[in-house]
Formats: sequence, C-alpha cells, structure tokens
Amino acid sequence: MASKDKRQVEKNHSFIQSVAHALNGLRVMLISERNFRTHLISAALVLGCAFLLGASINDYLWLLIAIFMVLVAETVNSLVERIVDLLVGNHYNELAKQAKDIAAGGVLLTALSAALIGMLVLVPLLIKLMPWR
Ligand SMILES: Nc1ncnc2c1ncn2[C@@H]1O[C@H](COP(=O)(O)OP(=O)(O)OP(=O)(O)O)[C@@H](O)[C@H]1O
Repeated sequence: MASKDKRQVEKNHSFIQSVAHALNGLRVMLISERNFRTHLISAALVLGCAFLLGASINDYLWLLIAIFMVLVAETVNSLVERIVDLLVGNHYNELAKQAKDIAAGGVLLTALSAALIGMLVLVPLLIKLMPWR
C-alpha cells in the first residue's frame, strides 16, 4: 500500500507505508535505470556461475557484499542525478557536472572492486575443476 493520496508530501504514517514507498523507489530504478538492470543481470550470472562451481557459504557472502555494494552505489548515483536535475534543470553547470561525475565515479569504484572480488572467488573454484589438478 503506497499512499491513497498519490500526491502525498507529508511524512509516512506507518512502517508499511515507508516500505511501500521504498519499494516504489526500487520499481523506479528498475524501470528507468538501464545500468541498474545491467548490474542485476550481471549479479544473477555471477551467482549462477558460483552455484555451478560449488561455491561455499563464505564465497556467497563475498559475492553478495560486492553485488549489493554496486546496487546501492547505483541508487545513490540516480539520487544525485535527480537532485541535480531538480536544482539546475537542463542548464549546463560545472558543479552539477562534478556532482554527477563524482557519483558515477563512486559506482565505477564499487563495480571495479566487485569485479576483483568476483575473480578472487570464482577463479580458484574454476581452477579446482581443471582436469590436470
Ligand atoms: N546540468 C548539467 N551540467 C553539466 N553537466 C551535466 C549536466 N547534466 C549532465 N551532465 C553531464 O552529463 C553526464 C551524463 O548525465 P546524466 O548523469 O544525467 O546521464 P545518465 O545517462 O543518467 O548517466 P549514468 O550513465 O550515470 O546513469 C554527467 O555525468 C555529466 O558529466
């Protein structure tokens, strides 16, 4: 139950309403952010590989931390984009550019560290399966 009044501007009245609005935020991310969808698909592929390679609970823990780090960074990036757009609209502004580029840089950092974590977890599992071992 999001809100009966679609134009609600006052505080949420219940925990359920807060969760409903948070879920709506994730729905907006899914619908409007292509990179968020790409990260979700990559995450599903990595978890699928981990399953096929017989990953341990510890391996899944590292992978899940890496995956959620990227997803959270992507939501913060989208949040910054929207706030900047609200403030400056379609006008070029050097601080707006810096704010958006810095937020995107944060996503890049998390994506690079997630790729590193993914390799550190999956490559040893792959090597274990090699016939010459
Ligand atoms: N108002 C602005 N003033 C100056 N530069 C801007 C402005 N809006 C966007 N930019 C530049 O254009 C880039 C892309 O803009 P924006 O982040 O809105 O697009 P996007 O496609 O949603 O990005 P992403 O790929 O991170 O989702 C920004 O990183 C920034 O460099």
